[in-house]
Amino acid sequence: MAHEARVDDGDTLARRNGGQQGGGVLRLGGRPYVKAQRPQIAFEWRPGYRRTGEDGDRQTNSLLGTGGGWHVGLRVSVAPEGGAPGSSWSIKANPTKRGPEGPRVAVMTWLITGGAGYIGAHVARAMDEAGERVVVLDDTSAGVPERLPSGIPLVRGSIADRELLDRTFAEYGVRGVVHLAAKKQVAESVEQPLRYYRENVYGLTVLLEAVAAAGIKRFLFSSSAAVYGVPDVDLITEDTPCVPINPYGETKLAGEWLVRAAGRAHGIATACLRYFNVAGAAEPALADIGVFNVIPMFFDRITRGEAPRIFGDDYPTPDGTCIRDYIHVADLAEAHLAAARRLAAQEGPGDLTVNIGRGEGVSVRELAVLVAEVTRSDLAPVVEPRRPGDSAKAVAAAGLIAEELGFKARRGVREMVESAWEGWRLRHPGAFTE
Ligand SMILES: O=c1ccn([C@@H]2O[C@H](COP(=O)(O)OP(=O)(O)O[C@H]3O[C@H](CO)[C@H](O)[C@H](O)[C@H]3O)[C@@H](O)[C@H]2O)c(=O)[nH]1
Repeated sequence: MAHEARVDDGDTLARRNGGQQGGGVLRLGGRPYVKAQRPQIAFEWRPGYRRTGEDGDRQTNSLLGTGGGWHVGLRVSVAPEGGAPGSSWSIKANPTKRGPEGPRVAVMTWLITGGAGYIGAHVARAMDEAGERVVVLDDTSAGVPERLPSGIPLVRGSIADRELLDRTFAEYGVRGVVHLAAKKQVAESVEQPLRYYRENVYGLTVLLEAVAAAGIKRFLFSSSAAVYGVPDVDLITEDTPCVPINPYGETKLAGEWLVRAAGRAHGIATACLRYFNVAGAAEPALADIGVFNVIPMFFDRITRGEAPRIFGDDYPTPDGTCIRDYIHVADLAEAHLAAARRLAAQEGPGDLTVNIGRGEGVSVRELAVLVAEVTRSDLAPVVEPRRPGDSAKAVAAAGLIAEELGFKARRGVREMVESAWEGWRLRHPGAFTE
């Protein structure tokens, strides 16, 4: 891989910088660093590359403690011969094993757009842990760089920046794209439809143009159950008609059309994954920081000492509250890995569109009981009027994904609530209700 250099003295680097917690990744380029440290490192650039900026030895750098270990940062810019400067590099330094790792030969590199976001970071981590080589593109408008596991390069920028895409594809040797970068709040999409169309649809066209031009043949698209709208069916299959009821869902459906059409025209193997209600965290530091979905909204109320709200209990469901299909984000990430591997193994083009859910419904009231148990809250929920646009029931038929990808979610709703609560407490240290 042209963007990887060899660390000659990784042990020294790690020891000097307290890297005993593991990780020990030297990240070059573009990050703000605050604390002066000066590790002595020797590195060799691969043939065909040149340094365009300061050498690491002369730069200020620091340690950034993250949940996954230590990041050691240097500010260095590099470029392929004849190419534009300013790329982000990552160099592996193994703090526990001595001896140079040497440049690794990757079978395939995946670009994960939006990989610093809540779901994206879980996907990046799952793919990285499974041995896939990944690089993240994220504009960090909602993404948090510290969520990324050690050693995953982060390119900061927009999917609508064609020049950046071309450069990133070339520098990292990208052979497949997992596209998660998008706006995703339903209410906001109603207020700002043009922004949603620009980011989710226009941004995607630019990305697909760059993908086609670079000859990339694998593309995985993050879609949503929002494409279905509010179908009156017991289980939503992939054949249930798509009638989105808000601009967010419209942009996801238009995105699927774009992806499939581009796939057919340019011989790209594509997959569209329609997520149902994503919740939980693989570890507390990776938890969702937004308060836009029911579980964090319940936590928020409880933390303030207010009763959680149930939006409507007069729906045609057994307890009158809405039923949803919640899936643990770590399971969702595994589904991405399975889909990416399926695309990688696939000979030639072809598209796959699948629901990602557990196929089991949980009512809002059942969820409220679980949240009360996990948070040890005795605040009884209050029932408020229905929220416009909510369907009584949205549960995935989960058969196709099992059949196509051999995927089945393993984690239950209690695990989702517990792990989400751990993440919530990390950022709200006062949120103990015991
Ligand atoms: O304080 C709250 C918050 C939510 N709810 C209810 O909880 C259920 C789940 O609500 P969420 O907002 O968590 O999720 P939605 O099912 O409305 O939407 C989610 O799933 C959609 C797919 O259909 C989209 O992907 C969307 O982005 C994503 O937020 C709904 O019945 C909602 O009315 C409450 O009763 N009280």
